[in-house]
Amino acid sequence: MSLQSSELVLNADGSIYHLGLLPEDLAQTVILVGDPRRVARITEHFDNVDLKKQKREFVTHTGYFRGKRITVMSTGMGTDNIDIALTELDALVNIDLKESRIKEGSVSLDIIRIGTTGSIREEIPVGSFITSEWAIGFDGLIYYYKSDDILNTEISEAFIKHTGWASNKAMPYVVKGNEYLIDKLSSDSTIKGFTGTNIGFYGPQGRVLRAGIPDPDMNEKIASFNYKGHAITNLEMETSGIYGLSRLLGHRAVSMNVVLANRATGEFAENTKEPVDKLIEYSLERIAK
Ligand SMILES: O=P(O)(O)O[C@H]1O[C@H](CO)[C@@H](O)[C@H]1O
Ligand SMILES: O=c1cc[nH]c(=O)[nH]1
Repeated sequence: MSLQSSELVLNADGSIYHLGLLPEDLAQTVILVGDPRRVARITEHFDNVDLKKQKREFVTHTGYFRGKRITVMSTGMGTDNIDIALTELDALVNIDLKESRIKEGSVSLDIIRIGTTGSIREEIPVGSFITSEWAIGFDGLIYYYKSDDILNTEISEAFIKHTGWASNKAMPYVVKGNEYLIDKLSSDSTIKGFTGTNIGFYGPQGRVLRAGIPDPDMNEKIASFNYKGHAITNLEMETSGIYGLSRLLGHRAVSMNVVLANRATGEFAENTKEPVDKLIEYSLERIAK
């Protein structure tokens, strides 16, 4: 059965709707970043870049780093964009776009996020690299898919109880990254973390400028949660969606984040370029190994 054109949406040149990419534009190793300008900061390290495309916030470069073909793509901010990015990346390898049919067998991508984050622990300072072993999603995206089999409800139920999580917010979900990629990207220079993914940067991460929030102690409650050694380390806006959809679609994913904010001490990196560049260089080295 072929997919209707309202479901699998293609552009006039046959490329996938939001990413604007054709299957041949994509490598099997994909680096995802939030910030569109970070794409060139990664591919400036490449031996060559043979493809550059942009549609909306999705900037894509594909080229070679030490002989390995890699695609680098920006997702913009938030798991709503991750829904689009992951679904369309998967369609590029697992759906025959010309025939609008799901292919037999499936291709697994290696997906590595290189992002920025806020630590909720004093002992994880600005500049630290966190490899997310687990993610807890406060965004609710995964509940729009059949996802019971990939979620760890034991940890999320303990978290909901510990924090007194309000029932008018999306129910937190817990999902693991890919062990092979976590090991590949981890070293003495990284901390293995449990990353909280929020649906915003301000209120959802407990920041108050002018609008008040109902639970000002939430970050302390999140920081004091420890279930059988599972303690949350940092907050950002994409990892749970990447881990959840990668598991559902059969891809391997790891999320690397450099700490720009320390929410426990109230500090923010004076210079954001240097720590991000260091994480880029570190991650490329590990990916190429
Ligand atoms: O630096 P990126 O990859 O965008 O990641 C973090 O930075 C943005 C917020 O400033 C969010 O997207 C968050 O996840
Ligand atoms: O505190 C922070 C820093 C970067 N990105 C986030 O989402 N939060």
